[in-house]
Amino acid sequence: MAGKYKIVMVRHGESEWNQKNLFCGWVDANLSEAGKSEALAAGKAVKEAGLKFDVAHTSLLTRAQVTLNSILTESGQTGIPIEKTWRLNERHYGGLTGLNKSETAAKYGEEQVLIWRRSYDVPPPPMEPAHPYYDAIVKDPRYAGDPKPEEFPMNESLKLTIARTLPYWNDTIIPQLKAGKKIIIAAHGNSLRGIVKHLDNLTDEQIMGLNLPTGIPFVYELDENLKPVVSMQFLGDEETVRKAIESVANQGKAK
Ligand SMILES: O=C(O)[C@H](O)COP(=O)(O)O
Repeated sequence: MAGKYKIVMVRHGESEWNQKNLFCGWVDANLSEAGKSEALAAGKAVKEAGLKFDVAHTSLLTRAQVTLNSILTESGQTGIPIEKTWRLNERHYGGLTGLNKSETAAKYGEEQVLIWRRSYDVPPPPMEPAHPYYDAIVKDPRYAGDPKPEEFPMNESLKLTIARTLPYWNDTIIPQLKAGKKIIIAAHGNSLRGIVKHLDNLTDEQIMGLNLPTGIPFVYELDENLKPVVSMQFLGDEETVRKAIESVANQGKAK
């Protein structure tokens, strides 16, 4: 049964920091060459699926915006409005930002890294002012005025990420869906995990098992009560999606 509302979501293509297996969060990494190819393939998949949009939403981070632009260009719909918000940014990885995930697993154990990456309410250690990326993030002009100083994250659990993403989902995206707008969201692994947890009503334990692949769009169809009738339908073959998800999960393994 088709849903009343359809929405497309996509995690950005592989970033240069994904490629180096570094905790990235709010650092504004670019797409790697592989990530650029993923973004083009995502656009082709959107075009082949005949998916058209009235409006797009993305984060303030380059990797998501470039992915979105590729998708809209490849699918011949560059003229639609694009709304950008920090509320769709990746989870802030705090003091882990810049560390290699495998090396961190070797140092603190894979279980601890899994908790930091995938648990619901355990945040990474905070980013302190002496952190090499503190000023680049906190003083970035794109954040001038929003988030408010008291909202500006120094580290985020998934719970904290959801707490700043859901208001945007409920107050901006849902009203547009209800007004009949066809929407695409290009964002990040954890801001999207938060939306998925909300939509599919996943438990704190279930969400630990969810990894989202880079650059493969997925579709939700919602009924009139915004309950999914189609959940996370990827625009890609099952084996490709499985392998992509597995590689994200494996980033947290000690080499
Ligand atoms: O911010 C990052 O490091 C990645 O984009 C997401 O990281 P994760 O898959 O380790 O949560």
